[in-house]
Amino acid sequence: MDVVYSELHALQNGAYELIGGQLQPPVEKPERAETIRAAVEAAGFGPLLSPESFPDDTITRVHTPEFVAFLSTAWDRWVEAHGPYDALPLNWPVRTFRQKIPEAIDGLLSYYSLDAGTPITAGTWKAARTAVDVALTGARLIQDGKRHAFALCRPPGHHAAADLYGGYCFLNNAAIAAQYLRDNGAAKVAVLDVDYHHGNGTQAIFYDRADVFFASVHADPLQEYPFFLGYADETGTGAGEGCNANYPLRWGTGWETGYADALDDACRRIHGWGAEAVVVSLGVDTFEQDPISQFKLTTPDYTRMGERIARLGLPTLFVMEGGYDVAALGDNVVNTLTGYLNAS
Ligand SMILES: NCCCNCCCCCS
Ligand SMILES: [Zn+2]
Repeated sequence: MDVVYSELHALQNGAYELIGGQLQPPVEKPERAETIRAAVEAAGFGPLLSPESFPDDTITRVHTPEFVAFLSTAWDRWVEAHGPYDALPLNWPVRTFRQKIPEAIDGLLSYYSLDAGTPITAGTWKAARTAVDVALTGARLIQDGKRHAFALCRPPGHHAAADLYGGYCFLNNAAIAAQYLRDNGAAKVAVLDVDYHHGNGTQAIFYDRADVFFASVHADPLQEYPFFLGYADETGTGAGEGCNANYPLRWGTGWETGYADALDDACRRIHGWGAEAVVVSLGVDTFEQDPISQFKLTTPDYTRMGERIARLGLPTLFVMEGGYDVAALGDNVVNTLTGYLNAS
């Protein structure tokens, strides 16, 4: 299986994250991708491919031009106003407010973000833009006939919507890759999101469309971030009705206590729908020791997860999303990919 990777991910390197009322080092840190890279290389994957460069219009197939213009200029405007510190919003256009776009950088951060945990720093744009090239290079491999590929993306993308960033995500790598496959020969593409957190951004991007099926197995939004999307009754809208499937699971869920059954049903739905390719938003923050999550998957469970995904029998692009227990991160990713290959 080819692995696409760029060292430029390390340009996304926030100073702090507010967790439990305390400023702590961000859990979404460069060490994550370095650990995964070392593990896949040690497991014999590779050689690691460097990303090709893709044009910006691959991004604006999913994100609005105004959002892309904001993201690519936010740091400079922030430094002008506040100096060289992490750019973070402090309020949002919630109930009673208008959705009118402000002029000031602080207002723009507020308008385009969904949380205060996703720092824009000096290297954020370059890192996020390169992660898109990593995902699209993987998509190009699938388009060229490869049965599988792994886009080792960082920063992640599945919380980012057409004009929204947050959840450590800026540009939706998986959605951009799915759209690229749609634009280059695949009529029906599925996105299977196995990250612990609901892929609110990916769902929103494709929610009214019948050509991309979105399925997500994740922590119940009644209990878990992002809280405000990811319920089972969200089945799509308009032409997209019936092309969205959410499997919210309660805190404490393990492989045998609900996770495997949900994944099975999601795969059954994807297969029945007639997907020609599948993009897997691979978050492994479902791990029992993940520092910010509450599921109970074990390292061997990821082998089972890979095997189950392989049984779809589809060209598969794995796109890295979350997973924050760095000690087990490499093994959990390698097990997923190895389980997939063993069952392919
Ligand atoms: N209690 C920790 C708050 C976590 N907030 C953001 C989580 C984003 C996950 C991306 S996969
Ligand atoms: Zn997550």
